[in-house]
Amino acid sequence: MTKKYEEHEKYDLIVIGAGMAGIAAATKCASQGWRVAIVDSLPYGGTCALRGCDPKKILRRGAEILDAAHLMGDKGIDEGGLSVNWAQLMKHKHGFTDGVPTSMEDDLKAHGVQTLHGTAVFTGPTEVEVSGVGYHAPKILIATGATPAPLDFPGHEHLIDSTAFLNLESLPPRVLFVGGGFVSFEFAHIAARAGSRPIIIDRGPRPLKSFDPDLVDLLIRRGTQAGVDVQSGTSITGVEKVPAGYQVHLEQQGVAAMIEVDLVVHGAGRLPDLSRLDLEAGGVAYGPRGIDVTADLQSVTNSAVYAAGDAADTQGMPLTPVAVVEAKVAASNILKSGNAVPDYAATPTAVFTIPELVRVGALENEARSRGMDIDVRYTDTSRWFSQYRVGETAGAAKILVDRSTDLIVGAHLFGHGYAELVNTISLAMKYGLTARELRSSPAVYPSIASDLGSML
Ligand SMILES: Cc1cc2nc3c(=O)[nH]c(=O)nc-3n(C[C@H](O)[C@H](O)[C@H](O)COP(=O)(O)OP(=O)(O)OC[C@H]3O[C@@H](n4cnc5c(N)ncnc54)[C@H](O)[C@@H]3O)c2cc1C
Ligand SMILES: NC(=O)c1ccc[n+]([C@@H]2O[C@H](COP(=O)([O-])OP(=O)(O)OC[C@H]3O[C@@H](n4cnc5c(N)ncnc54)[C@H](O)[C@@H]3O)[C@@H](O)[C@H]2O)c1
Repeated sequence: MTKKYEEHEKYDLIVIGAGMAGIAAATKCASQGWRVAIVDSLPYGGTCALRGCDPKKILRRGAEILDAAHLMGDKGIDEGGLSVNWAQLMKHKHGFTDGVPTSMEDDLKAHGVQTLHGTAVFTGPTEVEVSGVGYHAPKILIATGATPAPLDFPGHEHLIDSTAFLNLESLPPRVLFVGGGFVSFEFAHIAARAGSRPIIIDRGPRPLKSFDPDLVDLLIRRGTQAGVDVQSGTSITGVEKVPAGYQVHLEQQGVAAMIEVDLVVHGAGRLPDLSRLDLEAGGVAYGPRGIDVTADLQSVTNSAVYAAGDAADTQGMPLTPVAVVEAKVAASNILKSGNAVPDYAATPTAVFTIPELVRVGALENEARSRGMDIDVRYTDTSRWFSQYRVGETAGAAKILVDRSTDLIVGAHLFGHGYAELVNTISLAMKYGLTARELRSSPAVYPSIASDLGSML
């Protein structure tokens, strides 16, 4: 430290990024009596609460109601006249998101955390600058999250990103999503129920690559019935603005095509948000997957620096529960100079389409390639009571059980309510309950949880 810092510029820990990871770590260290400052260039709350999980799921609620009424259309429910009022649904979303920055910042202050606003830039290994003011701390946590991956086809600047989609004042009739991942599927399923005709373009042979392919096929079929068109193996060669909207130029197996739409949305992946940090000045190594960290989340080149969440190159997926687990482990290691490592086992994940697609643990091909002798318990649940009751016609479960131990090594579900059910399976996997034990555990009947025994 060559520069002389004022008292209010010196902290025990500076956290960069006030999303789920940054807030969890800052709160934990401050509650142990550390002098902590946290900084964000945007209002506090991060992607999940303001621009991701929560606003998305509020919009999905409107879409779910439309879908639910449609499924019961010939079963005593008159769906005539029912529609999504996008502007009011958006207002409902704002009713939640608008209060988040203040409540999160107030909570941090109540824990004694100094809250700063602006872009943090490293000026040395233990120094950062925010809005022209220099700060020093012997420990710095990078929790800057992720940002949409840059795209290189001509006209990519016409695309809107997920944040802009979640703030649309009105939903146009023709929407094209670039990329067949979480964002595109979830948004397209909302858009279809809200009266739009969404198209998902994915360049790979299969969309949603990290999910069970048999269940992805069922989801695509169910989505088609709801008006979601998925085109795989298709590359975008350019996007052109025209008076009536946008012309999206495509190439499918060497054949050129063009689709005209009103809106083109980026759902083609996200990358760690590191570009504004000047990591070279901090001596912090990084790559395309994020900050290079050891298993205990410490920078491999600067021992003062830790990273957690979407910004860190770890085995964990870019998901909120992973960001929080990593942040707590990083905070504990920072506090105690410890070497704890995050436990990623049995982290469940869901694509919140209607109905949802969920996964925990290994895919079938992963388990087989590890040489495991697995019993694949596949069940078509589309005619089960829980799906019949709501008029649903699609649903399936694939649970992989290790024959030698009777432990569940992976579970893949597609159907209404299964994003809740998977949490029970995750718990069983984490704490070593066998399939037999889980099957014999009573559940409220009738409930989604009571499906589990039969799935096993
Ligand atoms: C549309 C969408 C829907 C999603 N839905 C789900 C879901 O349903 N479930 C789920 O588990 N996950 C979901 N995710 C993923 C989840 O939101 C992220 O994994 C999680 O929010 C990551 O948290 P984080 O704290 O690492 O980063 P973030 O929450 O992104 O926070 C990082 C913060 O750092 C700030 N920042 C960046 N650079 C700087 C800098 N130089 N100086 C100051 N501040 C900086 C940013 O402004 C940001 O606020 C979704 C993501 C998206 C985009
Ligand atoms: N429910 C959830 O938990 C949730 C929801 C949204 C996002 N997320 C997180 O955010 C991350 C990013 O989500 P995402 O949906 O943006 O990305 P993704 O990584 O899930 O999917 C991106 C897809 O876009 C395709 N693609 C990339 N470039 C393309 C191009 N030029 N043309 C056509 N296809 C292209 C890829 O092949 C891939 O299938 C996810 O990995 C996930 O961890 C989670």
